Amino acid sequence: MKYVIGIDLGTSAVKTILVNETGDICAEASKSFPLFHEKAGWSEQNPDDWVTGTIGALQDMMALTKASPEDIAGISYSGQMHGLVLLDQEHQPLRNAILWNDTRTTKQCEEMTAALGEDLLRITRNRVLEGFTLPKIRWVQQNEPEIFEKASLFLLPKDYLRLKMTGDVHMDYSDAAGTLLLDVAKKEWSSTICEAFDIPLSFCPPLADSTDQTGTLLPDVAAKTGLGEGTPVFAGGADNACGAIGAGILTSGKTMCSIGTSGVILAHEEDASRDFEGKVHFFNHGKKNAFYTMGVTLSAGHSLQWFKETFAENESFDQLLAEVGDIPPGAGGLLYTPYLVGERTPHPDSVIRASFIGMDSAHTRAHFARAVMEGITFSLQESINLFRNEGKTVDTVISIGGGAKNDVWLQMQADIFHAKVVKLQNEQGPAMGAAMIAAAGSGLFHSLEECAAVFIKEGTVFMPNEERVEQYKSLFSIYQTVYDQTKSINEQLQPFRA
Ligand SMILES: Nc1ncnc2c1ncn2[C@@H]1O[C@H](COP(=O)(O)OP(=O)(O)O)[C@@H](O)[C@H]1O
Ligand SMILES: O=C(CO)[C@@H](O)[C@H](O)COP(=O)(O)O
Repeated sequence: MKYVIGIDLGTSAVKTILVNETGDICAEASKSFPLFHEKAGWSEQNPDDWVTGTIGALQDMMALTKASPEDIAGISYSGQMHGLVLLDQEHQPLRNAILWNDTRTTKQCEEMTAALGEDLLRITRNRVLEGFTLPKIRWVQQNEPEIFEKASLFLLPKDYLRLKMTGDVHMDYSDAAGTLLLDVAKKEWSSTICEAFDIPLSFCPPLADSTDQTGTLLPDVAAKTGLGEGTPVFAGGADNACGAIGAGILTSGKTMCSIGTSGVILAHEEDASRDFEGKVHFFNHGKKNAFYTMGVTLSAGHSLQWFKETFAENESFDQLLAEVGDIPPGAGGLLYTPYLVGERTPHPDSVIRASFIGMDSAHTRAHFARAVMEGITFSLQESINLFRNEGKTVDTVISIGGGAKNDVWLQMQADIFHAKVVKLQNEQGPAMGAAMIAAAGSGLFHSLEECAAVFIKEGTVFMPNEERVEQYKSLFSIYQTVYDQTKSINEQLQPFRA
């Protein structure tokens, strides 16, 4: 029996899975790492925490299996997108990584839009947003010039992890698309953008397709993890591209909903020239020469995580959510907007913050928990609305990520999205996508599609309940008014933030 390993470098943790050639998960392990929020809107991680965590998770996982290291055909990666890892000439990090959910770069985004605006949108197919990598590079250029002077290369999170495991420097197209430096349709670094922002082309790593082999496991990493020296390693992809592969979004038709730290609604796109005018993101897929489009809620799972940490620190998610299914749609008139760190789709706004509207003395903690889940799902419905308005059919949604562990939430998704929601037999979408990249890259399968036919196993299906669909339509219209009505209040509150 042959096996592959998928590594998903998430924001809250790294997850590793060992998958056999029939797509069964034979062992898994996970290690979490801290997030640093030194100032309001800042979000950083120590890149070496990712490496230590991954080696620890691989050690734990290999201790759980009798699979022999020689039978592991390949390893690949899925990674949190956009995070800036700045390296010196010896490939050592010069500072903490600045992550996708860090919103310190509003000034840089405004300057960049004024300087290149429509050209940037035409080349990168995306609007300039705080979360993307290029504004973070500009921020370091302007605010930490002594650090930038020493920088010779930038990488994204999973590419740094792969570098430390193989010694090889590469970035795959699906992750490179989220930097704002890639000409997405031409699949090359944009010299126009590099020149406009004083970035030498040598600062950008060599590019690869997700299924390309990019080195082998270094001897010391093999020794520490119990894996074989020389195990082939494949480039991998952005977590949302890998989530899409793991959910079988390899042709148009189905839509993916991912609730991890962020929340994503994603659809496949064959046509490189399809123009969404920057209203949703448009990126290269992990499947060769394909694309996907997606809307992003910055604080999806993060909202529920924050709520749990603040009000139910010592309880599990299952304990916290035990009673939410008993509360009817609308959480007794309580509405939540999930703007804890600002928002991306459909309101690109780093200043807006979250709200609970309609608190009543009859409300219990369970009403608040339900309101948080509904608010996150309403925010994702905004992206589904955008897709439907662009002519895309959204009738079947494959739901993945930590949020897909809760059946009440999956039924809520079916009712709010007014679509059939399908749960997979495991919710490890991005890690499974990474394992599938290793399986296709190593030749266990001829293509990702062939691998998907064997690896992807659908589980429970949640059908929309027409009565609740109607209730949620009314509630969603009310939800949509909250952004405009709280925008100016949040602008006035901004100076008081820590
Ligand atoms: N049992 C559960 N029920 C509902 N939601 C959950 C559960 N477990 C985790 N989650 C949600 O999933 C999120 C983590 O999802 P995950 O896909 O692991 O994130 P990431 O890839 O960003 O690290 C948590 O923040 C939480 O909101
Ligand atoms: O910024 C984005 C997508 O543009 C995020 O989706 C990150 O890629 C983080 O993903 P999770 O940790 O939530 O999986």
